[in-house]
Amino acid sequence: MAAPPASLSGRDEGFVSLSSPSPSAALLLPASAESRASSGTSGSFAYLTIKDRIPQILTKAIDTLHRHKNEFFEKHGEKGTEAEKKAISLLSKLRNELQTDKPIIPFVEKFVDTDIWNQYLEYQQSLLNENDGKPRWFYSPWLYVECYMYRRIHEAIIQSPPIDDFDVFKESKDQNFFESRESIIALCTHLQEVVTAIEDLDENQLKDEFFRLLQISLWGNKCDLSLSGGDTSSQKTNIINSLEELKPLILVNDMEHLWSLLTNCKKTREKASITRVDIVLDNSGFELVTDLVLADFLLSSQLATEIHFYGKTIPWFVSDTTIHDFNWLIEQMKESDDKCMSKCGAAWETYINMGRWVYQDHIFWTLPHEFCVMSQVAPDLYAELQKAHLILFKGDLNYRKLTGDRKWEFTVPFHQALNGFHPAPLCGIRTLKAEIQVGLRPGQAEQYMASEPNWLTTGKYGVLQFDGPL
Ligand SMILES: O=P(O)(O)OC[C@H]1O[C@](O)(CO)[C@@H](O)[C@@H]1O
Ligand SMILES: [Mn+2]
Repeated sequence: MAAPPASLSGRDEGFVSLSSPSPSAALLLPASAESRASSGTSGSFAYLTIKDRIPQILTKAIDTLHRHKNEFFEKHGEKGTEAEKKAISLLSKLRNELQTDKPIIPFVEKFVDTDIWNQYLEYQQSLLNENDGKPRWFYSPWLYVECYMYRRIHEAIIQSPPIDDFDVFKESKDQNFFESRESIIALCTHLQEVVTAIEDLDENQLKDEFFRLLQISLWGNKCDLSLSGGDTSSQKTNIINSLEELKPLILVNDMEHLWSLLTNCKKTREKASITRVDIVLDNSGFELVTDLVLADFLLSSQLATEIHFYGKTIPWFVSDTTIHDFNWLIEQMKESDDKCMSKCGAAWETYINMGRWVYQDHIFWTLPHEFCVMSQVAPDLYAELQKAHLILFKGDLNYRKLTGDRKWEFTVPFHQALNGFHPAPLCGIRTLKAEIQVGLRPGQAEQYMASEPNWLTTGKYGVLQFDGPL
């Protein structure tokens, strides 16, 4: 693997801004297409995603629409049935385009990000103009093609009123939550015990607890529904009992840095001032519970005084959290017949009502752009993140966007791979599900490569990787 040339840093290049989209603005990317993971590299994980996983996800989405036929009819009459047919035909067309490697086409339906998406597609086109080629599904940077696919699913739905608010992935997300019930109960019971005894915990016990909940949030990321092609992927066992066994699988473990940062904030903070932790959420279902449990602990232990969560504006990568998933999950917790679950649900609702937990979304999270262009494409979001004392980026896709999904050397420092994206101290918390990893020790990658050829993509390994002043 070769590191991309340093001169391709995005900092001094022009980008279209979300706040002033203009088709004539210079739309440049920070890295050449060659330096990124490409869907055309036969046998690569990217190639297999486009060839196998994505058609499978599309087929499931079509099937879901079909199964809701009666519901659409009951709600909207004939119009509902017609809309279901339209959405299915648009998704079938999309699957056909992909499987026959047709050119990537622009979006037609007006939505808040349509212009910026189309400008981005034009830019991708312009990269290929020398050869008079058109960007196609199998010969493009993987990150953008995959994001494009989810945005096209959304387009098919919004083109099919009155079912234009239907989330084709909702059922699977909810199922993931229900199937993880035992594990969620164990986690909530644990949290309630900790919170009740929190005043009596000494510094070391607090630290152990913080580390435990960070690791639970890390392994919660195994439960995404995109790696499995939309198939169920829930947490069936009590994760707390497995942490010691899983510890050697954390390839980069910067938990100590997070602890020093937050304890330092706690000690030095003035009475009325705040410590804000932002969590860029990933998957709903079990993973979201692990993130909320961590967030609860951060407040209860006073390591933080305010938590901001970021979710997705549209259904994304099958299991990603939208505001509906976030509210639905808290409601389910609150209404649960398990005492500890309902206690958690009630506490979390109170945090929201008090403004100690804030949920925010922004269209930038469902654009194809890597994070190093955020300050130019979405300066308002960048400014918001700058207010945090620490930002936790959950999941594999966020890690790919943090590092630009480029073919970095495994030993390149995380700071360098962030390519100028330093809104605040941050931590990538992901299980490895894409052929990218930075910040490893010399020889570390080689060691895994020799014994496990798929070590980068199965979700078996994880990182808690920090960047910020120490
Ligand atoms: O939910 P996560 O952790 O972002 O993972 C999503 C999945 O999507 C991908 O980013 C692309 O398919 C994979 O690498 C990963 O399996
Ligand atoms: Mn996800």
